[in-house]
Amino acid sequence: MNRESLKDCSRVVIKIGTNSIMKSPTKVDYHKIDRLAFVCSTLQQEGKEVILVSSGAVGVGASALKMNKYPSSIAEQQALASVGQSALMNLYSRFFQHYGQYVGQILMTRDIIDYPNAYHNCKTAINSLLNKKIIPIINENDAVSVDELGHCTKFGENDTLSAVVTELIDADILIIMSDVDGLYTANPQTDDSASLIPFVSEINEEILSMAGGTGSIFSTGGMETKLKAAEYVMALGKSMVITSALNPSIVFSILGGEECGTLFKKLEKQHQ
Ligand SMILES: Nc1ncnc2c1ncn2[C@@H]1O[C@H](COP(=O)(O)OP(=O)(O)O)[C@@H](O)[C@H]1O
Ligand SMILES: N[C@@H](CCC(=O)OP(=O)(O)O)C(=O)O
Repeated sequence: MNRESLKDCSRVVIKIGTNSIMKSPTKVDYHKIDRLAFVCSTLQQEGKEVILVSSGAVGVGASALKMNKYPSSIAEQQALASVGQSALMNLYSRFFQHYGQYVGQILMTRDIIDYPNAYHNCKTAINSLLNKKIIPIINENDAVSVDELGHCTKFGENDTLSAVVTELIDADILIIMSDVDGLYTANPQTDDSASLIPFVSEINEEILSMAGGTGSIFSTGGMETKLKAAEYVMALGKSMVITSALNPSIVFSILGGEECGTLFKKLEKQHQ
């Protein structure tokens, strides 16, 4: 599948998962965060608009509080995420400043989708940052987003949140960076015979059946939520790529039209 059109993407949402922010359940991957800050700053300074959706609040919180398993109570989870989000943003601010780039924090709850004023306000906040050449760093507001009866405030994972953000600000592409090279025919962590799929033009039952569980105790998405995110953005006529976060510079190759990871893009009518 020719990827030349990806060179024209000017507004880019990049989502990075917990497994990529953390080296282990208790160790933050500082080098990865630094590389990501370099890549996003370089793209922004080259004239693209970059929005970063970053998981890791719970993982970084667990590291800060020296916990190696996810607490069971909601109150504990909220405290963990609150400490972790603050520590995560502190890390991002410092690493981005190395590259002369300011960042802003946007914490979202799912109910912004249900309230047009909240949806519009969130959109204007993000666009206001972009107009000032500031990179928005977005996460779910885990400390307060707890689902109550009749009031859905929780996204629960950032794959869906990043797809909603892609629509919210009419981005051209969503790049989901994970601890795998892309979508495989089965979970590569449990099936050595699984092979990478370079291009998907439709999310169907066969594709969905390839998704297994998550890759870490603090992740909440997994491949299934990534495929649902792909379905969401493809329906909007946009592109999505799942790629490895091992070397964040891969984003330059993706936006240069090179075949990296798995590209999800609906085929144009004439090509069908
Ligand atoms: N078909 C598949 N292809 C690739 N990865 C898969 C597949 N099925 C399940 N997985 C799992 O999904 C994980 C990535 O999702 P997740 O654990 O939520 O990571 P992240 O923190 O990046 O969101 C991989 O580590 C892998 O174990
Ligand atoms: N808001 C949560 C997001 C959890 C989440 O979606 O994790 P992942 O599946 O690793 O992207 C956090 O920051 O821990």
